[in-house]
Amino acid sequence: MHDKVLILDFGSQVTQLIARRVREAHVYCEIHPNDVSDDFIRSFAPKAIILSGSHASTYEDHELRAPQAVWDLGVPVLGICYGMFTMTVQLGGQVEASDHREFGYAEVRAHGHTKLLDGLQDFVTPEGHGMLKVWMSHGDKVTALPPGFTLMASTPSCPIAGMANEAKRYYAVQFHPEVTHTVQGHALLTRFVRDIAGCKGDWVMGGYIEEAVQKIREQVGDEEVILGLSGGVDSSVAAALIHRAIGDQLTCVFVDHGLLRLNEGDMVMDMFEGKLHAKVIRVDASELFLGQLTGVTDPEKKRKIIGGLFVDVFKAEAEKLKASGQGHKGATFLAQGTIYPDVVESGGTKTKKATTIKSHHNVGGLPEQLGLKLLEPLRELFKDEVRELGVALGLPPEMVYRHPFPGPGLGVRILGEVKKDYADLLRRADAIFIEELRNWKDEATGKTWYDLTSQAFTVFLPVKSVGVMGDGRTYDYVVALRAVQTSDFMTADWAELPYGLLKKVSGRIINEVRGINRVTYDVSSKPPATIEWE
Ligand SMILES: Nc1ncnc2c1ncn2[C@@H]1O[C@H](COP(=O)(O)OP(=O)(O)OP(=O)(O)O)[C@@H](O)[C@H]1O
Ligand SMILES: O=c1[nH]c(=O)c2[nH+]cn([C@@H]3O[C@H](COP(=O)(O)O)[C@@H](O)[C@H]3O)c2[nH]1
Ligand SMILES: NC(=O)CC[C@H](N)C(=O)O
Ligand SMILES: [Mg+2]
Repeated sequence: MHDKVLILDFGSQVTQLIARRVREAHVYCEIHPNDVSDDFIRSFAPKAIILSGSHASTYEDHELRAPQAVWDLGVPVLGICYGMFTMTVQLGGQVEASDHREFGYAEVRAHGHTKLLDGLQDFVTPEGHGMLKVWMSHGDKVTALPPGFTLMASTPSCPIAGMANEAKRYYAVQFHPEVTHTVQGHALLTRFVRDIAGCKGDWVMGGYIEEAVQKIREQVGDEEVILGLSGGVDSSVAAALIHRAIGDQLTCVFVDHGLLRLNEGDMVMDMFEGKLHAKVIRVDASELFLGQLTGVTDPEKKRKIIGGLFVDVFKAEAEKLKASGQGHKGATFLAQGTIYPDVVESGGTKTKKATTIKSHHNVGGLPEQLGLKLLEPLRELFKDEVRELGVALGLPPEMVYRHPFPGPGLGVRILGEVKKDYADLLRRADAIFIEELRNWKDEATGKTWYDLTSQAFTVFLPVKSVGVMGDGRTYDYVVALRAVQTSDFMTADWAELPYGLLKKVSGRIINEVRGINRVTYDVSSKPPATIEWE
């Protein structure tokens, strides 16, 4: 049994980052809505509890509070921003709207000595005050400490920016230690979960394999499993893990929906041939997918159709297994490479139902009557943990460090109606972009631009523009290049690719791909844009 930290989500945009930072301290944690029952909290048996931020204000929203069990368990509690406010009002202090809203960078003075902030500082003022460089995002403030609390930190506009009741091991900060802009944030959260709460730091991927293998064996018994294998990071790692657990009871199904990248089908099959010893069936379903998508232009409709067809194909393959004889009983489990952010983003851990931005095909897009039991062994892991697990399982780095590729594939990178001709043009343009990213090295770091970006691809715009080529007029399609840097895919910056690289890519695409006469570069960050265009 791992020591566990419970994160109660009050609806902050960055709750997931709290979980990231705690996991980085090698402590297992889960995010749950703030209104879980007292019984749930007791049976979860956390060694510490963290209360997240929120869009709400305590004096307007009187329901949004931590359950009583949080205060009855006797475990350390850390409140962050709204978490500090609800701690304040629930324990007898006071919160008011401030006339000084703070968003962004701030310098906080650490007062006195608390176990949480002891020795943590970014610089010292001439007067000898230890200071922290932090990120703030609030319009309310604590105006009276609850009984038993002492002041831990302050800024000129926010005199109570941190407070503690060390006897009870309650701590709270106004700033956000979970965002990387708070320089000592990682150290602070590590201090809280490891030193103050005494969690062991036993959450390491090498050791996790045995535990996961055991769990899969118990869950599956002697039944059969088919796994949707995409060649992407998550499903490849899931396949390696499940294969280690149940060997030949696993059959992988790789679906070619006609919306894969250039030569991807062959590459994926080659990659798995020697490396993964599991059986892989390749299904050519391109006519089925492209046929069903004819005439459909709405992005959400496209996603739902693709999600539904994936399941149809998986079910058909599960049946075929039985028909094949060869000792197969037919699969009763469908395994997928679903990871924790897929679950969080689909609203699975949120207090209130989050707005659907897009339906990810493997979570929101699954039909109610699946007819197969789900096996998702990576459901609790973040992407970088999945990568670490892949390395520990012996998968090759080129597989583990690939850019992610969405299940709907080029289906969401061809805007509007999907046509085979468009997909063919896009495949060729995209292959040039990726090839050049792999070739182009950054002198300062010695890394290629493929490794310096988190995800890069080309988008097909079904509009035509005029050009001139070899003294003749062209009237052809436009593509957009997209390259982003991100650690969690929740927020992302567009990559500042070298002009020379962009020039080479655009020159090659226009010269080599007849039918495209214009290349643009997408300079939008997420938010307010998203990474994919649909
Ligand atoms: N072409 C495909 N054939 C079979 N299954 C697929 C295919 N594309 C996606 N899937 C299934 O959908 C799941 C979610 O896709 P997703 O792209 O999030 O993960 P991935 O492809 O495994 O990894 P990555 O995020 O690195 O692309 C996959 O783990 C896999 O189970
Ligand atoms: O497997 C997937 N099925 C989907 O339906 C899907 N939609 C987006 N993505 C990937 O998710 C990350 C964030 O994308 P967005 O900023 O476009 O939402 C990016 O990495 C996207 O490529 C998907 N992956
Ligand atoms: N980030 C937060 O938790 C903000 C809390 C509260 N909504 C405020 O504006 O002060
Ligand atoms: Mg993928």
